[in-house]
Amino acid sequence: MTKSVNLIQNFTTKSGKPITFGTGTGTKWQNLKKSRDVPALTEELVEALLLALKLGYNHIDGAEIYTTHEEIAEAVKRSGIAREDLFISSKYNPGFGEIKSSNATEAIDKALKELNTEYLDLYLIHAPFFTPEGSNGETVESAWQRLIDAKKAGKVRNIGVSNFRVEDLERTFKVAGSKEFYPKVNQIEFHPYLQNQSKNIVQFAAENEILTEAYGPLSPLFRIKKDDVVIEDHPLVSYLPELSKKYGKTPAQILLRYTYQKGILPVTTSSQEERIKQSLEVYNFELEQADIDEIDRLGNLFHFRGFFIPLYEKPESK
Ligand SMILES: NC(=O)C1=CN([C@@H]2O[C@H](COP(=O)(O)OP(=O)(O)OC[C@H]3O[C@@H](n4cnc5c(N)ncnc54)[C@H](OP(=O)(O)O)[C@@H]3O)[C@@H](O)[C@H]2O)C=CC1
Ligand SMILES: O=C1Nc2ccccc2C1=O
Repeated sequence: MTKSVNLIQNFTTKSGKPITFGTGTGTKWQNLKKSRDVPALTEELVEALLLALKLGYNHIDGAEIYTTHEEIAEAVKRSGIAREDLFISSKYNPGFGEIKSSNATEAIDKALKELNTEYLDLYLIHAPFFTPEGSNGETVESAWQRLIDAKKAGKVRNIGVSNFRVEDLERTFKVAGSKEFYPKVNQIEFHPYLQNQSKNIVQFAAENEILTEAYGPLSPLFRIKKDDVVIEDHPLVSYLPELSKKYGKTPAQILLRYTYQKGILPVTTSSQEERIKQSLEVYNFELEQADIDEIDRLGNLFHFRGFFIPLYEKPESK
């Protein structure tokens, strides 16, 4: 397998178990919490997380903006799984939407409290889009220094970023000084219709031993819209079912395996038991390289971006 698959294997729980794909809490936040005013515990999310943990997920993706730390803590408690057998990740909000903390140190301390844990397994800067109004004077540089300090203090086992472009990563490298304190992860939107969220980002990350995590990996199955209108006909519509038949796997499993074989770790979400189970049953088969190449080729015939559209759809970011 490729060099970058080994990067996935570098990540373990504190007890040394390999990490599974991530189960996200952002999708639920968007669908449930965001539409409500009450910041109370969302039982539906606790149940979905508990199900994912029971079915074998050990890696949970949270974020300050999702306001889902309490639900994660509750699901972990109810699961009875030892903390050191889990891999819990969260993110600092650099200033989009409502600001929750005045800086990343405060955000990490708050996350630890809300998650009822002494350490986080992974902590990310959610995006490089700091603004003077939104970010309380913080910058990529100051936030990255705060993450390094949190790692040195033992509050966080691994540090990384999300939605970063090459030039943003280079800014963290300057602060880090040595490779030891480079980001270990860049979580980006990734699927066949967006094989590089920004120019050359996937290859650059691999060259610098930064694990790329994919959010939205299943987008081609359900998310393809233009101006809010669902597009029924796009290049993978008939090819994914074809591969599904060939390998005896669902189209979602084909997409997750495609991502994984590229050395990219999927962060996915489902509230349906069968789908959660299936999303974990992707280690026992391998896509032929020719099929991966064909997904790449068909994917490149169509462009779709589901997140941060205005910030990336500038000619120089493509
Ligand atoms: N860093 C960032 O800026 C961002 C991070 N994220 C993180 O990534 C996580 C995952 O992102 P998301 O885009 O939801 O990931 P996916 O691409 O995995 O999409 C998940 C959605 O797909 C549906 N789904 C799951 N299985 C199938 C299937 N077999 N067939 C068809 N549809 C299916 C689910 O619905 P159902 O429940 O009905 O199965 C769910 O709504 C988020 O929760 C969040 O934690 C997301 C966006 C931005
Ligand atoms: O999960 C997420 N959904 C989002 C929508 C807009 C911006 C960020 C996010 C997430 O991180």
